[in-house]
Amino acid sequence: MSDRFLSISQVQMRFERNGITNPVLKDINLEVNRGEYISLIGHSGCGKSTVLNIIAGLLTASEGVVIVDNKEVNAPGPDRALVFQNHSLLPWLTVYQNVEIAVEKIFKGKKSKKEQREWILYNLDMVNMSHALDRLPSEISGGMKQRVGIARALAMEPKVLLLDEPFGALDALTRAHLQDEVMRIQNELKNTVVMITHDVDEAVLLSDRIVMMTNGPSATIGQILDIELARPRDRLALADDPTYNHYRHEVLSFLHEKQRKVEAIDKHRQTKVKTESKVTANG
Ligand SMILES: Nc1ncnc2c1ncn2[C@@H]1O[C@H](COP(=O)(O)OP(=O)(O)OP(=O)(O)O)[C@@H](O)[C@H]1O
Repeated sequence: MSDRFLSISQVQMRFERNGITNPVLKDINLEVNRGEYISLIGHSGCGKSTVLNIIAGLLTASEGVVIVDNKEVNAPGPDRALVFQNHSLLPWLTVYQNVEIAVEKIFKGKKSKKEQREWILYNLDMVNMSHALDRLPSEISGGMKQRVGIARALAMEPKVLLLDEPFGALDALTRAHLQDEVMRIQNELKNTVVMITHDVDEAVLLSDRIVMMTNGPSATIGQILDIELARPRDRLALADDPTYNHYRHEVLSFLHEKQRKVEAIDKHRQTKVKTESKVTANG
């Protein structure tokens, strides 16, 4: 039985600047079940972060509603934790303290000091950071910082985990390690996740569904692909799996067909403008 947990209904987003309206999103409708892992993929600038920021409550949609666990979203809240590409740790606090600051805020009066400490350690252990509790962000690598950011988000026990290109700034090996860790944690905790990515392999490997967005302006959901690969998933075994490669191909062809269309339209426009300006210059 489906268990709709996050619902995005008829969301439109327009930005106004200097009297000019930029229609970014149109008719975004999406139902996410509890425990589902959703990836949002689409060309740069189509509006993926805008969708995520609306779910986070950092932006208010021009029209439409977002509902999380039967409550309408109209402000940021700890039930929706956001992890960005560029880890946002406080540089003057240690690894432990960076998680502690979130845990104290959320569990004040609900967990004892001892329970809070155990919870912080549990979450840092989950991302394999127990060995670096007393280090400052400047003393650890980019991948480690991202792990701490993920631990901090998980420690908040959010209803929805929002990941904005969480592995985008990492080298390929670190990215693969962290993806595997996130898959392991997801298998264990069954979080509801919405993740933005530009990486087709990452989307197929991690997701239950891939939501593909059309190009903007007025971007919308063009196609949704169900990824029916058994879990736990093994990246090496999947590399030769025909079903995996079929999904990969589906996403790539969606992105490339759209891209080709845009290039063709752009070329047509450029040629038209050039011809028109020639006519004007000559005439
Ligand atoms: N606060 C804002 N004010 C005005 N325009 C904005 C604002 N935020 C985003 N935009 C515009 O909305 C459009 C979509 O931006 P958004 O960052 O959501 O795209 P994206 O798909 O996440 O891009 P990328 O993949 O490059 O990160 C862009 O044209 C951007 O300039």
